[in-house]
Amino acid sequence: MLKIGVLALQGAVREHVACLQGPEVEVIAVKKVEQFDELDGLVLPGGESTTMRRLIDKYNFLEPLKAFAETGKPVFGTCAGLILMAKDIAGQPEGHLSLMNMTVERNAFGRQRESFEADLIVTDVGEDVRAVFIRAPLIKEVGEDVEVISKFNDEIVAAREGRFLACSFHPELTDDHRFHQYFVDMVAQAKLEGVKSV
Ligand SMILES: NC(=O)CC[C@H](N)C(=O)O
Repeated sequence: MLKIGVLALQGAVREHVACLQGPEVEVIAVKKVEQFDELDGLVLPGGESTTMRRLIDKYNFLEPLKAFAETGKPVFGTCAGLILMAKDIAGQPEGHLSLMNMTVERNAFGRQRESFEADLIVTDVGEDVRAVFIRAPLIKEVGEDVEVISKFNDEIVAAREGRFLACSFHPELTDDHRFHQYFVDMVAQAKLEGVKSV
C-alpha cells in the first residue's frame, strides 16, 4: 500500500484525494507536520500560492516540506502547487520551496482567459489529456535537468525533474485520472528503488 499525502492547508484538497484514492493507494490530507513521516509521496494542490505560503509560514510547514522533498520522495504540484515548487517566480525576489529548476509566471493568461479547458499531449500520460486552467501560471524557462512534458500554444504547462512533477492546470477537476496515475507510478517506483539518503 502506498501512502500519498495532499497538503491540506488551502485549495483543491478534496478533489486530489478523490483522484488518488484506489486499491493500492491510501490518501492522507496533511494538516500536521508529523504526518510527513508516514508518506511515500506528496501532492501540493492548486489554490492561491500567496495564501498557501502564508499558511505554510503560520503553521511552520516550510522546513518540514523542504525536508520531505530532500528525502527524494516524489512531489507533485498543480497550479499554485507548481508555483510553490519553482526556483524562480517572475517579479518576486525568491521562490517558496525552490525544488524545480524553472521560472514561472503567475496568472500568465491574463484577465480575458481566467479559466478555460483544453486537450493536451502529455509525454507518457496521453495524447488527449483534459486540462482545466484557472488563473494558471506558465513555466517560462526550464533548466537542463527539467523535462518538458506538455505544452499549450507553445508555452510550457507541465514538467518533470527527477522525482518532482508539476503542471499549471488542474487534473483533479476532471474524470481523467491518467495524470494522477502517472504520479502514483512515480511514487511506486521511488518506493521500490528506495529513497536517496539525505
Ligand atoms: N488555480 C490556481 O491554483 C491558481 C494559482 C494562483 N493564480 C496563484 O498565483 O497562486
